[in-house]
Amino acid sequence: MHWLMFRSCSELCSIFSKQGNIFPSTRTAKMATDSLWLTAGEREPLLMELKATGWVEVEGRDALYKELHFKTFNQAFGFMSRVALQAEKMNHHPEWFNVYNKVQITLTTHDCGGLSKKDIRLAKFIDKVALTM
Ligand SMILES: C[C@H](O)[C@H](O)[C@H]1CNC2=NC(N)=NC(=O)C2=N1
Repeated sequence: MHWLMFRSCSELCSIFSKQGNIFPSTRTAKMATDSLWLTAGEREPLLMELKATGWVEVEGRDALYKELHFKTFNQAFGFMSRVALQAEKMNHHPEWFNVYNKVQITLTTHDCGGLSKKDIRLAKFIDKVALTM
């Protein structure tokens, strides 16, 4: 029961990986997400780095959010196309919203109900692409 007290996927995951999975029969299916989990130690410095580039933690949800502004719709859509191709490659898809030159992005990992290494990787990719637009 005590595990309900843990706030994020990464906290739960680091406990599972120390103790071994408490559901042994699901071990194989869970392997894919195990490797994505952020340990409590990894999480803070990575979030600090992303917050410095404009990402914010979403209230009430283990997710990251950023709003990007471009000069034109074409630039915004070009940016989204590049991110979409990368997202498909990573099999990791943003929640996002676009109006004209504005793109709002929320990153979280649905498969584990919180932030994972894939969100960090995609956030860094997004920042890199945005710099080139
Ligand atoms: C079945 C498929 O692999 C999953 O639904 C993938 C697809 N894209 C995803 N995107 C995100 N953001 N989180 C996920 O957990 C996720 N899972």
